[in-house]
Amino acid sequence: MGKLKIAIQGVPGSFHHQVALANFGEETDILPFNTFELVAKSVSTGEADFAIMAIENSIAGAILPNYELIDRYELTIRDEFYLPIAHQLMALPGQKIEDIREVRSHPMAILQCKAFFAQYPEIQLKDDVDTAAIAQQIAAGNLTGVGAIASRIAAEIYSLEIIAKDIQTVKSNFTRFIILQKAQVTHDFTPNKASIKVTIQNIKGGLAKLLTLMSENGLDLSKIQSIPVIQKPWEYAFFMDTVFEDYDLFLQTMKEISERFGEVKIFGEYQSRK
Ligand SMILES: O=C(O)C(=O)C[C@]1(C(=O)O)C=C[C@@H](O)C=C1
Repeated sequence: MGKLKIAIQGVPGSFHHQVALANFGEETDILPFNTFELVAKSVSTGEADFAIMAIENSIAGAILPNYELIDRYELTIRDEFYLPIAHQLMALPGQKIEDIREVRSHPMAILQCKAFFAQYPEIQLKDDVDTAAIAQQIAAGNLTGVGAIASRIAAEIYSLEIIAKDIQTVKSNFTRFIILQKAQVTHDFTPNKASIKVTIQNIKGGLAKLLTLMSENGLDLSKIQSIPVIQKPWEYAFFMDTVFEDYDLFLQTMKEISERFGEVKIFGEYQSRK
């Protein structure tokens, strides 16, 4: 059997790459992509066996477009992974913070460091594809005056110097990643967490009643996010993550929700890693 192919957004040294190594070890083929859309597509076409996708961060919040990608490409969530995230400001060796005119990084990384850069209004912040890719570009192009926000590992790989450490707004910062595959997962364990989408018919008090049913059946809601139903302006579907002890009761509740409230799509049943 050949090596597993793991799709990630980013290059070596990116946070996605770190999650790929932690989950699947060193003996895989990493397929790097510039966008989450291409990551999702690669799993749906079978080019990659699995994908790693950031879904939410404890400072910056949800990456909403990624929910839509999982839905549209019909992907299955097989697992989750929480990575502690520490951001470093890095540049060519010898550069000082006064020399930096522009800092580039992944938009989620920039959002996590807003408070730090509020002290340096003269530094321009620019969204780019990936944290580590910028570190790579600075090194390859010998770019002065440009900084990257990326991990300590990226600074080591691309031989950059860290000029400000741990610049995320709060020290304790986590990104939750999900591991995706195309086919349904057959598990050899009993799941205690699920990610679902419910498209609720617009009935009065519908969401309140649905949440009450979940709570009465022991389904603890760990996340809820509304996303627009694009075919029907101003109607919303709800993405929810729920944690439970009784798997059979979870399945029964899903059936009841689909009968009483609207369509239910289960994106994945897995084990909570929190
Ligand atoms: O740019 C990277 O290194 C990534 O892996 C992307 C990403 C993200 O998409 O949120 C991953 C973790 C951090 O929250 C910042 C950026």
